[in-house]
Amino acid sequence: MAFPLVDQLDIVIPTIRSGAILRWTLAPSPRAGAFGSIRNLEFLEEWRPFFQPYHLIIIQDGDPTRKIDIPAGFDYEIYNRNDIERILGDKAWAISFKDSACRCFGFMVSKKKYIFTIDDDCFVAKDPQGKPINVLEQHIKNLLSPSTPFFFNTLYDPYREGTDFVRGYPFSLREGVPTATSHGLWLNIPDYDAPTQMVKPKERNTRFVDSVMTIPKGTLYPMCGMNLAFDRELIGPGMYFGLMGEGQPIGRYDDMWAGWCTKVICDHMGVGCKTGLPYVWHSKASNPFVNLRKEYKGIFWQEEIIPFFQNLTLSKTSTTVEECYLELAEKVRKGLGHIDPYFTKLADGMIAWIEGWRMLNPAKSA
Ligand SMILES: O=c1ccn([C@@H]2O[C@H](COP(=O)(O)OP(=O)(O)O[C@H]3O[C@@H](CO)[C@H](O)[C@H]3O)[C@@H](O)[C@H]2O)c(=O)[nH]1
Ligand SMILES: [Mn+2]
Repeated sequence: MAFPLVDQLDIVIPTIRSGAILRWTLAPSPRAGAFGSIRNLEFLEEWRPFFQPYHLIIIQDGDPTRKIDIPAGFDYEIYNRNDIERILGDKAWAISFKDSACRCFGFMVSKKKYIFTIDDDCFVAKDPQGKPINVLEQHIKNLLSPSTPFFFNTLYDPYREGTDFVRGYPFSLREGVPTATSHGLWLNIPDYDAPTQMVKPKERNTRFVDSVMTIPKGTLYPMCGMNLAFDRELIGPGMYFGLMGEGQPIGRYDDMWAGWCTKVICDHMGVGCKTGLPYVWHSKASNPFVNLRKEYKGIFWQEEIIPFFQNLTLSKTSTTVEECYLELAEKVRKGLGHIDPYFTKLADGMIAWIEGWRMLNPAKSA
């Protein structure tokens, strides 16, 4: 088996699981046992054939004194809250605590060109032929092949074997543009919001769609952090997962915030975002009632946030992702601050994030 980009890609895993946690799940999954018990990072055993040669960056959320068991044979670095405070000092407050948003610290501290991030309750899915899906192989294919954000190809990814641009597709656009993000999907438990989870507790995603698409320029999308890869050099400084979790009025909008910010920046920079293959098997439904408490403000705030991003234009003088992000932070302060003081704090968090990024990535930033 090939391990493409093995020296250029880090795998970032946020985890708050420790020991065997008996988690109430809507339906026991083969991998999580009868009561959904998932031991911490035991999921790596299933990924070992695909992940072992790659370097892992584990972000240990919650109690920093907890011991995390990491299966033998993996090359990793692990950061807990004390490490984040020690490394970022007066900027550490911008990294969320008690929310999967903490994963973005791994993006900042990595030294590699590519990142793949996965949740610790996602396992190897199988394609309709029963073949285990190598998510890294597909994400890397997505990232290394161009995107087509300026004109939609109705036969999906034109760069895949056995397909092409269809009649009427402008030849001047067929070279495509570099791909910044690759957004994978999930079989079994879909990434639904709490109201949908509550209305459809038993719904499982069994539909495997063999397709990768570029999300058109000017179109936002709900980016999920569960199975996501991106090019750090093209969009890394935009991948801040916001202020979520403990002490914040909102949770479970970490990846959504990063998705909206990165999409407007990718559109401005002329690079692409893809969604579709690969699939993971998402094994655990988080508690919909807990999720509702985390999400509810986001559910009505986003009715104002989305038009804000849809109508946003970044200035021509913003020519790097960092400059775009700092301009975006000020637009957030002015354009969303009226909704809740949270957005003023979030704008400050966006600035602290870039300061932290520059501190840990001096050469690139210069
Ligand atoms: O406080 C926390 C909670 C969780 N984690 C780690 O983050 C991922 C996702 O957690 P989980 O699988 O429990 O939650 P889901 O509802 O399935 O996650 C989806 O919702 C998004 C919420 O932001 C998330 O990105 C989606 O995947 C696991 O690895 C947990 O261990 C954490 O670190 N801290
Ligand atoms: Mn999950």
